Amino acid sequence: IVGGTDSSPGEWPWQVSLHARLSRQRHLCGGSIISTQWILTAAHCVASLENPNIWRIYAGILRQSEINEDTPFFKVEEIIVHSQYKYAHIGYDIALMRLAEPMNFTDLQLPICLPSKEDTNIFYTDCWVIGWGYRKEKGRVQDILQKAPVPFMSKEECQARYRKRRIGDKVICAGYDEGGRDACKGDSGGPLSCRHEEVWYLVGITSWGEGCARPRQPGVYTKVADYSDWILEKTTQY
Ligand SMILES: COC(=O)c1cc(NC(=O)c2cccc(O)c2C)c2cc(C(=N)N)ccc2c1
Repeated sequence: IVGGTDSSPGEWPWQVSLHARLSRQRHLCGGSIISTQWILTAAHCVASLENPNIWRIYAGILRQSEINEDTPFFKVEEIIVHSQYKYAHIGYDIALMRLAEPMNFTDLQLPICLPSKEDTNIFYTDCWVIGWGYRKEKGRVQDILQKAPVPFMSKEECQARYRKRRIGDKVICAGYDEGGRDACKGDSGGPLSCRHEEVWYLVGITSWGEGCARPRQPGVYTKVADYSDWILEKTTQY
C-alpha cells in the first residue's frame, strides 16, 4: 500500500496473508475470509502456482514478523481459478481457495460480507484498500498491515485514464487523480472493503494498476458483485 497507515489489531479480521513455499517461504498475496472454509483472492496470485501443497494461509495476524515455523496456518485443499482468466488487465482476476479444515471464527478471524449482485449500482463512500504489499513501485513486503482510504472512480473516468487498455465491465477503479495513495505489488488478492450502513462488504479484489499511486493511474479491482453467481456455484457442494 502506498500512502497508507498502520492498521490496528483486529481492524480487518477478514484479511489473510497467502504464503507460498517455493525456494523459501514468503508472503505473495492477500486474500479475504468469506466463510469457514473459503478464501477469495486474485487469479494472478495463484495461476501457475496451483499446487495446493505449496500454500500456507495465515489469518488473525497484523505483522508478518508474527510468522515463524511455529505459527499456525491453514492448509489449502483446492484452488479454483476462474476459467476465463488469462491476464490481470484483461479481467476475471478472481480465484477461490478451499481450506483443508474449516476455521473457527474468533475476534481476529472473521468473514467479510459479499455484496449481492443487485448491489452493483450502490455508490460506496467509505472504502479502504489493505495489505502488506509494497509502499513504492521498487519496494518490498511490509511488516505491519497497511490501510488507505480510496475513492471510487467511474468506469468512464477510468477508461479515459487507461487509454491503451480496454477497462472491462466486471472491474471497478479507485484512486486519486493526484496519485499518492493506492495498492501495489503484494497487496494483490486483498480486499477493497467498503462500509455501508455499518456493515463491511468485499466490494473489490486488488488486481492491477500501471505502476502504483501514479497520478491519473488508478487501481483496478475485480468487481465482486459481478461474480456472485460464480462464487455461489463454486462454493456450494452439489
Ligand atoms: C504480482 O502483482 C503485480 O505484479 C502487481 C503489479 C502492479 N503494478 C505495477 O505496474 C508494478 C508495481 C510494482 C512493481 C512492479 O514490478 C510492477 C510491474 C500492481 C499495481 C496495483 C495498483 N497500482 N493498484 C495493484 C497491484 C499490482 C500488482
